[in-house]
Amino acid sequence: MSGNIHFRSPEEWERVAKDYLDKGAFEYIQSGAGAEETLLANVRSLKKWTIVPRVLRDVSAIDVTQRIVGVKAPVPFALAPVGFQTIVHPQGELASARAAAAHNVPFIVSTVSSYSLEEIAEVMGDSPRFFQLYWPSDDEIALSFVRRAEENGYSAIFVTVDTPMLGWREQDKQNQYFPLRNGQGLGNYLADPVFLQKATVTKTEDAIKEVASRLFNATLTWEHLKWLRAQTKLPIVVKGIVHPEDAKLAVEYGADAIVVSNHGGRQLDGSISSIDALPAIVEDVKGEVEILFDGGIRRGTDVIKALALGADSILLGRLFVYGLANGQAGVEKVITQLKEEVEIALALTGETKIRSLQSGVVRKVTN
Ligand SMILES: Cc1cc2nc3c(=O)[nH]c(=O)nc-3n(C[C@H](O)[C@H](O)[C@H](O)COP(=O)(O)O)c2cc1C
Ligand SMILES: O=C(O)C(=O)c1ccccc1
Repeated sequence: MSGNIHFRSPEEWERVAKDYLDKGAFEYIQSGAGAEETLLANVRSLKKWTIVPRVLRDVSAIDVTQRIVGVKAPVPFALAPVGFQTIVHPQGELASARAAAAHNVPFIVSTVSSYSLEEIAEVMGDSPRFFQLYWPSDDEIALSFVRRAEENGYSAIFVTVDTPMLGWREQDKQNQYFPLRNGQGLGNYLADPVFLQKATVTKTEDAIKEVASRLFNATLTWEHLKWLRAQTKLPIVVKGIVHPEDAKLAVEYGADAIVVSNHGGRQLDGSISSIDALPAIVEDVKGEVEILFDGGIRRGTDVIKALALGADSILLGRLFVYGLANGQAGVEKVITQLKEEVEIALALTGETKIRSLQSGVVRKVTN
C-alpha cells in the first residue's frame, strides 16, 4: 500500500528525509567522498544529455517491463544495495523489501544490512531478491554468506568491487558519524555461523570490532572472482565498474552482468560520472554481459537517458532511501511514481518498449 502519501518531487523526498532524520544520518546518506565532485557530476552529467524525441509513432500501448539479471521485472529498475537502513527507519530493510515485493521490483540486500538476509527473505515471500557481497577479509565467511543467499532464495550475487576500503568521507568525519561504530549493519554477520565460530563476541562492542576488522578486503583481485565463479551457480554481477578495460575483464572472468557505478560518488572523488562512463563500456561489452547502471538517477527522464545509452536496467540508490523515511509506504510511492514517469517519458520519446531505446534519441550538449 502506498498509504496516503501524496505526490512528491525527488527534491521533496530529499527534503522530507532531511526533516525526519538527525543530521549525522541524513548527511551520511546524502554526502559523497572528498569535495563531492563525483557526487555532483553524476547528476550534472545526466542533465547534459538531452533527449531528441521522435513523433507520430502510435505510443498508445506502453510496455516498461524489463529482465533484470534473470528476473522479469515490471519496471526497468531495481533497488540498489544500501547498508544500515535502520538509520532511516526502524523497520529498515524490512520496510523497503516489503515495498519492493509489493510491486515485484527486485531488491538487493547489502552485506551491511541491519536485518539479516534470512529475516529479509522471510518478509519477501517469492519476490525477486539479490545479495550484495562485500567480500570479507576471510574467504570462508564470504562463502558462508553466498551459501546463505542461495538457501534463502536470492537469485544473484552482486560483488561490489569499488570498495577495497571506504572512501574519504569528510562529512562523516566532521559529524563523527559511522553507522557501523554505532552497532548498525551487523545483521548478516551476527547471524553467520562461520563468523560466530571465528570471532569472540560476548558484547556488541566486540562484535563491532570483529566485523570492522573483516568487512573489507584490499587484497581482492580478478582471481577471487574466478574462485567465486567456481563456487556458485548463481549469476555473478560485478558492481562498481567505470573503466572499459575492467568491463572486458569482468566478461573474461565469467561475470553475468556488471553495474556501471561509482558508488554514488561515495568512493573515489574526482572519478568519472557514471553516465559519462557508460558509452565506452557499452561499445566494448554490450551483448556479452548485461549492463546495469546507477548514479544520480532521480527522474524517469534520467532512466530513459541511461537506457538509451545502452544500459539494460537501472539501480535506484538515494531516491528510494529518502522515501524510506516514510517507511514502506514511502518506498512504494517512490516506485509507483517513477514507474509512471518512465512510462510517460518513454512514450514522449517516441518509443513503446524499453529495448527499442537507442542512442540516436539522446545527444550530449557541450555548453
Ligand atoms: C547510504 C548509502 C549506503 C550504501 N551502501 C552500499 C552497500 O552497502 N553496498 C553497495 O554495493 N553499495 C552501497 N551504496 C551505493 C549504492 O548501491 C549505489 O551504487 C548508489 O547509491 C547509486 O547512486 P545514487 O544514490 O545517486 O542513486 C550505498 C549508497 C548509499 C547512499
Ligand atoms: O556507505 C557506503 O556507501 C557503504 O557502502 C559502506 C559500507 C560499509 C561500511 C561503511 C559504508
